[in-house]
Amino acid sequence: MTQLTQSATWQQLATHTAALPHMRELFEMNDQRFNAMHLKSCGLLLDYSKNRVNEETLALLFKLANEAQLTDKIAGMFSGDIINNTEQRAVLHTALRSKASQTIKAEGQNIVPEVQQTLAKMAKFVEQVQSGQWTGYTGKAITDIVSIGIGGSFLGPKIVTQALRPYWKGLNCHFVANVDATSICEKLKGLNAETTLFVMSSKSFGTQETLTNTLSAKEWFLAQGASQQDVAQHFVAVTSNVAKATEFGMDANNIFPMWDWVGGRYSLWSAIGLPIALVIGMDNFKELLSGAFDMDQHFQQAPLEQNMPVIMGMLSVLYSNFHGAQSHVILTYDHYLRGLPAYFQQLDMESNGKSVSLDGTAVDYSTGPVIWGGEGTNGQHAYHQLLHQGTALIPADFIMPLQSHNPLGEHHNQLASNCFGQTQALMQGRTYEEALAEMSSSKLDNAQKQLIAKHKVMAGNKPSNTLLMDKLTPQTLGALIALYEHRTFVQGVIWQINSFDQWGVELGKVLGNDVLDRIGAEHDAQALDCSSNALINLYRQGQI
Ligand SMILES: O=P(O)(O)OC[C@H]1O[C@](O)(CO)[C@@H](O)[C@@H]1O
Repeated sequence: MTQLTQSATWQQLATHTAALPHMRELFEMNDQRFNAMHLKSCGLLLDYSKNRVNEETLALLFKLANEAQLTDKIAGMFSGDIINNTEQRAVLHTALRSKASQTIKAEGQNIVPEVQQTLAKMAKFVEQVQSGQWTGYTGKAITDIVSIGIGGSFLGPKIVTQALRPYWKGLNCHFVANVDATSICEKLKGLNAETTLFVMSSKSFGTQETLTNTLSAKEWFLAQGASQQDVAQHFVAVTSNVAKATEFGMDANNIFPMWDWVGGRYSLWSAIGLPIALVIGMDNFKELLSGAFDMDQHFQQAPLEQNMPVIMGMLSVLYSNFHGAQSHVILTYDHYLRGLPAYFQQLDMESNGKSVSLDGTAVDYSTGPVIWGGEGTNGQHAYHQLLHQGTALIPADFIMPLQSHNPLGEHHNQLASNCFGQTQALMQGRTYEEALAEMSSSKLDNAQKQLIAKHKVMAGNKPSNTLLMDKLTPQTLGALIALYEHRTFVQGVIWQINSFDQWGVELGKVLGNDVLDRIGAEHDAQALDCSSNALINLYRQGQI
């Protein structure tokens, strides 16, 4: 047993949670439960009353947080401590949305000036492109942006531009990530090379998919009639590896810097967000940063008991470690936010999918859950059955703006009623007696009614958070994403893991490159396991 699971607080939580009444009772016992268990901050309202907690549970969770020195750890991250211990790096994505007047040091050097310089470079470029001052090789204004990148160099820009569609200023945006040629071929169909700008984003400038896609984009561009000297007007790069980018042929003036103290999955606030700024404009991009800054301030200043990321992070620890929950579902009741679950999936799973603690000791407790989800109300016709009546406990986050960008008749009333109805059904469930009573007018005989009633029982006591905002804007979206970044951080602190490296993705890349060599070899593969040999050789044959 590790020190954490042996701790008195951990043991108290285990005993306490097992004895807690059903949420139905908790609500019946206290009609002020919502008033006691909701928070407003940074344009967001968090209703966490539909959770398996009472005041004692929360007190024990905050005790666990204090024993993990959470407040000091928060301060340490913001002040540039080397908390990514395996890569010996600070974790300072928060500096990307800091104010110009701030001083934030990474390895003894104030990084705020270069952050501001990069924002200024972005703003100038965005203005040139949006105004038509920056033209393609035939003198035409740019109409389409093609962003090439993967992982943290792709998903943030993709999801944010999708979420902020009402704020687009005129440019179209397309995202190429997968090395599957279908991705780039489909995206380039119908584009005009004369008016297309490629933004190649790669922190390392060494990711196979991104390099291959960029080469193919360049070949496409030249095949459309452009020449080599026209490349500079149509290709810009975002990277921390400027040498490799210039070696690749990128014009040094068209390279936007990134830094080692920004993790890929935390990087949309940097020049990785250039596609966002090109599409929604720099003012709106700065609103996005401002929303995240507000959440940073809240996270650093609010007492744990009034701290939104802390409460959400500790509730997730509660379900992972004291209720055996292996996954967590994110349900966005807003079509513009349909991609957000995938973004939070990458953010959380690449951060907390770890099984050794900071000092390399194997953990004896669960860490990062599987994060998944989708848009409401679609999920109600897909996987909510399992949420309501399955054997797995899956805590849920419901996210919904109160006002739609597209008010139309009864639509938003119905969307909201579904959202709130689902959280209510998950919490209260349906008893056998209620199910039987609902069939009182049915023509079925009693035996049938009793059988169906058993199948209609819903255990309830299924926890959910509800996050509301007045409207989905760059500011509220920035605050929402920063909220989940810090929620992820809180869990990592409790689990004593490094949330900021990703060694688990290295082996697949190495073995993949070895397979690539064997696919191109003179002879069939024999040296690997018989399954891998067979798969490679079937591929070489091109038929099963
Ligand atoms: O920005 P790069 O260096 O191309 O890396 C792309 C992605 O690959 C990873 O390194 C591994 O998935 C991510 O952390 C990163 O966001």
